[in-house]
Amino acid sequence: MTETLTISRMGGQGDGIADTPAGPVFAPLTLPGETVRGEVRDGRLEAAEILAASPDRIAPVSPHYGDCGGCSLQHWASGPYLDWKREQVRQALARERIETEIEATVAVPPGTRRRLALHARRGEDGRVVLGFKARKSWRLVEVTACPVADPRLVAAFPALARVAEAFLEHPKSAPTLHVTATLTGLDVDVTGVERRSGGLSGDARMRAIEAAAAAELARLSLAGDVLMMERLPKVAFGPATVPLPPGGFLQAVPEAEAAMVARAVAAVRGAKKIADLFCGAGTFTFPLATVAPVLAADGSAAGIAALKAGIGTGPGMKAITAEARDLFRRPLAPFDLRGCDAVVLDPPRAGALEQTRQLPGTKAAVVVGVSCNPVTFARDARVLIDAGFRLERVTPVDQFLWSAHVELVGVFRR
Ligand SMILES: C[S@@+](CC[C@H](N)C(=O)[O-])C[C@H]1O[C@@H](n2cnc3c(N)ncnc32)[C@H](O)[C@@H]1O
Repeated sequence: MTETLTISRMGGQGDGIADTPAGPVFAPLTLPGETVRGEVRDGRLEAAEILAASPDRIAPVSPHYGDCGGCSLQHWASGPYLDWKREQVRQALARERIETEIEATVAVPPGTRRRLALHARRGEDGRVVLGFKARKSWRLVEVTACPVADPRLVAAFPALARVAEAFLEHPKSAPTLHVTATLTGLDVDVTGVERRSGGLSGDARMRAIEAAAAAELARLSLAGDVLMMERLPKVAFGPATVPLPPGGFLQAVPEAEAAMVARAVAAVRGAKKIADLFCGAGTFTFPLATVAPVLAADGSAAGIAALKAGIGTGPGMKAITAEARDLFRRPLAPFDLRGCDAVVLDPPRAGALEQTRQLPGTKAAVVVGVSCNPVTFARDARVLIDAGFRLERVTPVDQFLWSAHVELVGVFRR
């Protein structure tokens, strides 16, 4: 049935919500205050016709807006959009009864995302198509422009489609190209390739390597196994230069990373020894080592190996020790963290409950929490606050422009 509704608020996933007597109706690509019309099915109003637009509605910049599942908030003016992200953080904290200063959201400009996951499929005409998933669908939207991405990635789309071709050999393969712009060129790790029937044929492997060379990729790997390396992909973390492990974690936007690192470094000034937990390949470790010696730990052995390879590659850093360790199952205990008066934590979306529970027993006077999930951050923050820490300040960071994601840095002291 066609209904006319008024959008009263934004949901946590970035959909407009109309509150109706029958319950909330989620309307993607709409904004608070708008009057919209369309067919409501299962509590959703897809492809709403906008009858009265919000004054905060702006023209979307992507030619794929509305079809591509990414960047679904690009029609929202920057001010209210960034305020909404801040409000997401405030609400997550409020659910844990936490009040603190929440700074304005740090904005990132378009054209800065250095990592993309591009899906490859063969189109009906046999052509290889690269793109992103459509909203709430497995359908692939062919992407020729991507305003959030680093232009070096966008310029490589045609050459990357030729690389993808070889990985479509098996009909069950659904390859994803994880592409990263590094200091030495593009690093591509491919996942989603059917491997049960022996993996890529020698012929397909050769085609992949040739296409990668023609695309002037720094490296091509298949689920972490290197197929071709012209140059070792490297990234700079503070004064250090670090070789990136194939498929390893890297903050998606250098500007967002810089904002988070700057806040962590400022918070630990004066520390005698710093623990960097969930350190990855050392994004925070090396900048922190300009302040004091660092003890770094992460579950990824490849991340720790990369970090160790970065030690000594730049000037002005104190000693760094690094350990590969599962911090969910074997969190570092107060004994392991002896001497550390500052701790930086940057866990995955699940948070770091077990590791956080160890911190009150340490001598840490400051804890910096970096998080890509305000809900688990708030849960873990409650543990620290109940143990006598004060959450001094939280800074939301808009690393994933025009998405509903929000990242943050929080500083606790006691
Ligand atoms: C959000 S990333 C942050 C990495 C790093 N701080 C950075 O900024 O590049 C989360 C990190 O948690 C690590 N991780 C995930 N599960 C883990 C576990 N159970 N134990 C230890 N580390 C884990 C991942 O390997 C990843 O490096």
